[in-house]
Amino acid sequence: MKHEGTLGVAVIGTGRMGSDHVRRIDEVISGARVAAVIDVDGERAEKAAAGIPGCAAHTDAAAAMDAPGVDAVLIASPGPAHEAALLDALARDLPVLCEKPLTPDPASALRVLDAEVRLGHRRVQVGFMRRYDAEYVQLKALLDGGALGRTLMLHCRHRNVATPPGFTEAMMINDSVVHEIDATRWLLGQEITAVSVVKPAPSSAAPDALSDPQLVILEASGGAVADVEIFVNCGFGYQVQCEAVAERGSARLGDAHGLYVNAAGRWGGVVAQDYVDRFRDAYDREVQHWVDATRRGATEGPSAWDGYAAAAVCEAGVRAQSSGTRTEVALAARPPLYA
Ligand SMILES: NC(=O)c1ccc[n+]([C@@H]2O[C@H](COP(=O)([O-])OP(=O)(O)OC[C@H]3O[C@@H](n4cnc5c(N)ncnc54)[C@H](O)[C@@H]3O)[C@@H](O)[C@H]2O)c1
Ligand SMILES: O[C@H]1[C@H](O)[C@@H](O)[C@H](O)[C@@H](O)[C@H]1O
Repeated sequence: MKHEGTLGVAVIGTGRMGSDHVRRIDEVISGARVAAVIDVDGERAEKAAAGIPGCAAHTDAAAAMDAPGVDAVLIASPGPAHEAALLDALARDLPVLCEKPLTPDPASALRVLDAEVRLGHRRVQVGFMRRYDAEYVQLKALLDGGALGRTLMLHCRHRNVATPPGFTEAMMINDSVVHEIDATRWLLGQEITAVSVVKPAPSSAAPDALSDPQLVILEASGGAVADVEIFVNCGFGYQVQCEAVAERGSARLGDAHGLYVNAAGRWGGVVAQDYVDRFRDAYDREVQHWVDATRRGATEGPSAWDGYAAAAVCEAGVRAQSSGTRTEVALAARPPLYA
């Protein structure tokens, strides 16, 4: 049993990501324990709490935040439920790790930003876990180090095996490309100013309502351009790749598939099948970093501003996707809290 003195975390939403974070905090992370789980589906919450000593199951997030032993909140409910949970946590001055997206649209993201600005200090880290992936961290250090000169372009590929029922074209941007939007802003240290979307003839594996794949082009404030292939029914695996092209060289991540095997007259490796597999280490590092910073009284990592800026780019992206025209991003002024 994890002892008193560790960070008591309430996990909101115990679906795919939430239950994985519950397991992670219980088994992998040091300095934290799962103090409460919350799900609107009470049975799911009970199941997630079972076997974790001292963990209470709730169906109401605000009530759980007021329960003794809850020091911090991890939000893993669907995006449209994030705003209410974030505002409840900020009203209590509780530290939050919020799964992406911060919220699904810029207006609601701004309301969260305003609440944190009124509080006067950062409390929110957004779950853009790629910033904790070992290869992304190396790429960021290489580009920042300047040895390759100015970064000119990013070529990105984001492939999922298949979409769950109800996955819409807008979700290709809001749910999936949102990761490349954050990674592009972070790697380049620039805001994204305009988005265009090009749609090739759809794959025969694409569900009727989805023009899949698509090519999303992101223009950045310093003049760099990122192109993102988003292909959410590629069938063969979960792949995230990124090649940075700079003035004096290029660097590419996402090609490694673990062990390289020679057998039966063939060579090769394994393609991950989902994000839990591909980004397991990144999620571990992300949550450990959040716990460590929180226990020091700090809030670090991707901020509510990063969540808001990504939402603003997503909104432009969804408009570009339906209009077929290049769409400029409308971004509010950046508050000094996020300088
Ligand atoms: N970082 C990543 O790579 C990654 C991967 C997948 C999902 N996500 C994000 O994680 C979040 C959850 O996604 P998921 O795939 O686990 O979803 P999911 O549908 O598997 O689970 C969501 C759970 O939240 C519960 N829920 C719904 N509304 C709620 C509310 N108001 N309060 C409490 N519980 C509520 C549902 O009953 C369900 O159990 C989303 O924001 C999603 O975008 C991130
Ligand atoms: O919600 C998921 C998740 O964010 C994954 O990391 C991404 O690859 C998927 O496309 C998306 O649907």
